[in-house]
Amino acid sequence: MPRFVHSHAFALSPGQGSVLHKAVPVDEPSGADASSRTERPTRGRPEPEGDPTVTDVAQGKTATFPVKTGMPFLSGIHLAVLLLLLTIAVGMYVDAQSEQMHRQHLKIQTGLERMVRLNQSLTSELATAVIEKNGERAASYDSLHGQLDATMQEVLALTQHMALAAGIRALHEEQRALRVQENQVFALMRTAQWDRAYQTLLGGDYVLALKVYEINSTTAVGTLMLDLSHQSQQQDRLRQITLVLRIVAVLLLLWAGWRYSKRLKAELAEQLRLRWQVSCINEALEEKVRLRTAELQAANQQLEILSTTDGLTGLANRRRFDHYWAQEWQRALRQATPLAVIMLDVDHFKAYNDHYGHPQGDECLRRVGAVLQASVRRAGELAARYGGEEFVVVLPGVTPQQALETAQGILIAMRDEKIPHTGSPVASMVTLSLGVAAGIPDATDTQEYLLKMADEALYAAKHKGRNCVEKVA
Ligand SMILES: Nc1nc2c(ncn2[C@@H]2O[C@H](COP(=O)(O)OP(=O)(O)OP(=O)(O)O)[C@@H](O)[C@H]2O)c(=O)[nH]1
Repeated sequence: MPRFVHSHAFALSPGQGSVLHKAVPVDEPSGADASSRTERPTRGRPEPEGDPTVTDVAQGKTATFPVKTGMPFLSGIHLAVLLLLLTIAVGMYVDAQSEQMHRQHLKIQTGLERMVRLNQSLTSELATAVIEKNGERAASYDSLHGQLDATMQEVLALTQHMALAAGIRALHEEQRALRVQENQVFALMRTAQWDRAYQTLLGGDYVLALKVYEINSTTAVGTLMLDLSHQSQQQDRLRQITLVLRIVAVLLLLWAGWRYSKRLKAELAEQLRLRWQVSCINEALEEKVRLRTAELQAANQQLEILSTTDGLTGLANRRRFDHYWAQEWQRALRQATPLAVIMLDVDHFKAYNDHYGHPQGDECLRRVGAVLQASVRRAGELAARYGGEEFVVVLPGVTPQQALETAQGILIAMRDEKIPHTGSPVASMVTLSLGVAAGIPDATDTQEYLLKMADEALYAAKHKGRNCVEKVA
């Protein structure tokens, strides 16, 4: 069965902010198959970019997950920003051009109007002089003429690259023609030919040329206005285009922002899902560990019981007795309290085995164990199998008399069991011999001292004829 990483705890690699896909098997058989499985992207998903990983903490293995790191909306943002910058630049350029154009048109218009005014002043001054026959009335003619010429040059320079330039040059020519006639009038005035001067100035040619000049000036202003409106229209169109592009850029930005927030939300949801998954896995793992720990503790306890229990009788075994005895001895020594021990042995047990067989002998030992177990009722008392058919009973805190009574109680309880023992020369039933030793441990004694005494008492009981209790004072 393949095992998946989401059945264990995960550790996300640092810097992993992208979407992680489904878990992939990580502990399947090693080799090309396993490695290819960890590297293969999840079906239906795009190829992974980057190399974010998920670590299986329980197994210490790492699996690579397909991750979406491409950001198509970024190009949208770039495009939008580029478009915005472009439209801003174009807008600024158009505004600057428009302002410059208006300024230029204003200058040209002012120049043209000034030309008409100056020309009218010139004619009026000359006409006044001729009508009044007073040449001095045309004193400012030269100055006005100089101003008119300068204004004409200025307008010519301003309209140099415009369609209007031809019209202005034509005006200039007309103005020159007028000057020629005016100069003739001046010459007539100097020789006091006032009538001829009058005829030249107010006769048909000059007046007509003057009228044409004025009409052409007005037409030039009209053309200028037309040109201005034409250019304004072009700039307005450009402005409209930039406005549309700006709207497009803003819409693009909004779209990219929407995509970005959608992506962020998806990533957040994915991260939350992964965290939730990881926490579930951790919980499951912890639960598993808790269960395993409890099982282990139970097994250890069982092991402890088994290692300290005699398998045949269910009493404490020799190992447990040795440990317990050392402990009780030390406690009695420390607290100067009495401690007693009974050593007992089944009488003629070899004969029992020989007569009833070994399995029956085992059963007999089991019943002896049950008798002993029933005899130790107070806290701290312990019955143990000492070895073979020999048993021992530890009685902490009892007087020698109480220990003796307990031993006699065991003797009677065993007799009451009435286990037949036809091969025994002592009685027709199974009997015990018991040796009791009791006292308050002395620091000069070893912990084997009381045991040795009890063993001696047991020997004495055997020697005395068995089926009895002997004690050491
Ligand atoms: N069935 C059985 N017999 C055991 C076990 N352990 C020791 N024995 C037997 O117990 C017998 C002890 O015999 P002996 O030491 O001669 O002592 P006894 O026959 O009881 O004689 P006394 O102790 O002098 O009364 C031996 O035959 C052992 O084989 C056991 O676990 N099961």
